[in-house]
Amino acid sequence: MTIFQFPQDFRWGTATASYQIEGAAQEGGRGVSIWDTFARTPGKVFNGDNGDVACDSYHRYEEDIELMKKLGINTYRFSIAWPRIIPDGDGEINREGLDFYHRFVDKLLEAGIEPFCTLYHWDLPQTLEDIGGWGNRRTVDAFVKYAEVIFKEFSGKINFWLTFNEPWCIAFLSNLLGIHAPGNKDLQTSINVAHGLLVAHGKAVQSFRRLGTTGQIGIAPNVCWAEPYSKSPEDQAACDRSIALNTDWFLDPIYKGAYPQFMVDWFAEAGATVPIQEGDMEIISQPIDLLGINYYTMGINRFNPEAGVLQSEEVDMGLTKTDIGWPVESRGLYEFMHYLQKYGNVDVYITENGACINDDLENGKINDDRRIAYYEQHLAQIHRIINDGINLKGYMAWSLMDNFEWAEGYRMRFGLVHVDYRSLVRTPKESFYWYQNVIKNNWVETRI
Ligand SMILES: N=NNCCOCCOc1ccc(-c2cn(C[C@@H]3NC[C@@H](O)[C@H]3O)nn2)cc1
Repeated sequence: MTIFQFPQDFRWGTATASYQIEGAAQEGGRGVSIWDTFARTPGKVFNGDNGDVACDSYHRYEEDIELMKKLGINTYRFSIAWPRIIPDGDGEINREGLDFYHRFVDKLLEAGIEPFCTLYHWDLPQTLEDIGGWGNRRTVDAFVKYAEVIFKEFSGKINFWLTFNEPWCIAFLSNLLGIHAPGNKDLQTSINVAHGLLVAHGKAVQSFRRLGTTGQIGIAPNVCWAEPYSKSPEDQAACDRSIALNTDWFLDPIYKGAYPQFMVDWFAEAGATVPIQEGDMEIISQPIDLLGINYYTMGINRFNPEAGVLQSEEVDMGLTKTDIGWPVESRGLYEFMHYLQKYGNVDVYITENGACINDDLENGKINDDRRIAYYEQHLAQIHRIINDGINLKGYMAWSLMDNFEWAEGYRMRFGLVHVDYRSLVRTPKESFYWYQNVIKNNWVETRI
């Protein structure tokens, strides 16, 4: 056994998102989001599941905060639903929505838990998608207006901010692959969305500074770490493209003020260009204070001209997989964090990491040993990363509780707490108690 001690000021937390846990979709003045529309489109979400009720956290947030206190976390990542704040996306402010989040944040602070707020976790007001979504500059300006409302309301209460969760998912999973809302399948559209959200990010950061909002602000890309199946240059290049589309496509504009040229050229070959307007790159590259990194898995990739726009396919190497089919390989997190150093030793928080393990209740317990093993391996890598001098400041497990896993509906369970979706009863899993002990001790005991 090996014991890894974490720094005294290391932040331990969990993460969720509004559409995935809140429910109350037609309550509190909330407007319609693209996920309400997408989930009601036949065939888009497993079993026709939707977020109408979810975990009912809109009504049960005090119970959720009691679970957080029991777990012992000092940081809780959540997202604000834009459709609760400005229901038609760009019009009147809904006071009832603001009041809900004030009650929630006040309860978190009362519990001694630091709110870590994501402004956009995929629930775009449908009215803005109707005018072209992130590809329309009116959506960009509407986002800035929404962000400014939140900054003014919560400055002093919230001190950790993220503009966007997983920009690759917002742009490419949702507008090129069509797997998430709104379900477009067009390369130019996805590049327009990526650029629009980057401009919105930069403008929101400018507003954050101009308003003197308290705290630090950043963005949370999801990682696609890939290593080549062979030593061939084609396989290495296929990996470079996969990694770059999740990371460099967003972080180069933010940290360097320009897109990665090799990817711009790659997309030009496919007939797509980035709709850059005068001044955009200066706006996008506003200095930020932190990065959130969401890591789940890594791939072994090879060149395949038939494998989508990147011509990069993942090879099944027979590794243990979670129940959503993702290989368990914590090494990718270590490799990626060193890759990230090309942007400087920036402050990083792991804002999502976790395993889809669908164990169910047995005699009132959930013995999710595979989830414990996943966390053990990944926290050991976290310790290695910190030991290498990388500024990794905190860790948020995805997720506090089972919730609506997008196109997978409720069949895929990532929670430390089990949710019975009929009764909404929450039951801490064995992994909850394991993580509780890690947090209490501020060290992890691993078998590696
Ligand atoms: N890369 N190319 N893929 C080629 C084909 O992919 C098909 C499927 O793709 C994906 C890729 C990534 C995801 C995903 C899900 N989560 C978990 C959520 N994170 C934010 C939070 O809300 C969690 O629920 N993170 N990532 C889903 C599907």
